[in-house]
Amino acid sequence: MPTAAAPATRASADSSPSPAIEAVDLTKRYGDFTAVDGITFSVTRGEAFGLLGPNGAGKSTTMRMIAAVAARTSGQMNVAGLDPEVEGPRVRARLGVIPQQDNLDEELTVRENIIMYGRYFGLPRRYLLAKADELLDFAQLSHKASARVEDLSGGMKRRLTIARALVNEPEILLLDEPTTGLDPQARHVLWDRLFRLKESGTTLVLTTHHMDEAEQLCDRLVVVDHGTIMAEGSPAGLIREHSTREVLELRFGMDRNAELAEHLEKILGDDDAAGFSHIEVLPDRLLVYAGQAETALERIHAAGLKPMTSLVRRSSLEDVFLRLTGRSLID
Ligand SMILES: Nc1ncnc2c1ncn2[C@@H]1O[C@H](COP(=O)(O)OP(=O)(O)OP(=O)(O)O)[C@@H](O)[C@H]1O
Repeated sequence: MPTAAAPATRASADSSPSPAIEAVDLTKRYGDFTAVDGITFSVTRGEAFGLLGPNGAGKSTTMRMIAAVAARTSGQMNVAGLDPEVEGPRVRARLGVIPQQDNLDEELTVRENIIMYGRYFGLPRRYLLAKADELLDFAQLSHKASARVEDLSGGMKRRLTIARALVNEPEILLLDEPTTGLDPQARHVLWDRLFRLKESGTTLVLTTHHMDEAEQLCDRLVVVDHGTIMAEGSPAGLIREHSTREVLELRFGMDRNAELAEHLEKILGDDDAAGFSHIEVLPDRLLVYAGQAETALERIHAAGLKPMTSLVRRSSLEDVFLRLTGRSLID
């Protein structure tokens, strides 16, 4: 795989200690409906920051306010030292925006898409010709430079959208659900490119409802639901704080999960060795939260219970979300 260096951004040149983004009590209402309900967060320069939450949580709305394309109803916001509401064009010039849906020009070639986008920023053609080559190399699309966009795979289109968003050397990259809809291999290629950008000092702000994406990419994240922040921390810190080290997934096959959960709580409740915490009842399975899930399984077998299937795994951000909201991230 080519190892093109991340393209230049303005990030590393800026040694200011002020946050990349600061939101205080940020609120957005549509009529009577509150989409973003007084959220407060701060993004440090150079970090990868995530908004993790289910559909409708208010993530895209928050991104639109950061990107100076939606006005806030109340609260304060500062992006790269500027108020997006007052200095929208200056804020937009310092951002790279990757929307949820690719909005590439299907009529143009891959290279022309980058050049045309750069023209919107008033960048000179001579600069753009060289910049497009650099960005195509980074996005692993040099071999597709003259292809039409409609001939690209979904993963390639996503990489082109990111390459295009880098044309103005932004210091902050906003990515709304960057890999939703891509196959696993395409997601990994994209994660690798984003990781390189982060390594080069670009601030990444992304929304996702994929916990694995948040775990892979984010230094820190907020868990959002119904327009509010439920928790904040690093992926590992959130798991430590809100879940056990391990989870035992059990399927018993019949519709007795709630009743079985009570029984299991009695079996495991006083067992220090298993480090039992609690049980979540899902329609198709039980999730037993325990520091030592294998030990918990041994105790369950010893009590004469025989699950149809059992699986021991590490806790994930999905477990954190379930603990905080009682719901799964992907409904
Ligand atoms: N222009 C609008 N007018 C009215 N309601 C809106 C508007 N835009 C968004 N909403 C509502 O605000 C809520 C938050 O939407 P938002 O798109 O920010 O959520 P999200 O977390 O990004 O979810 P998704 O991943 O589905 O985009 C949703 O209930 C949505 O229907």
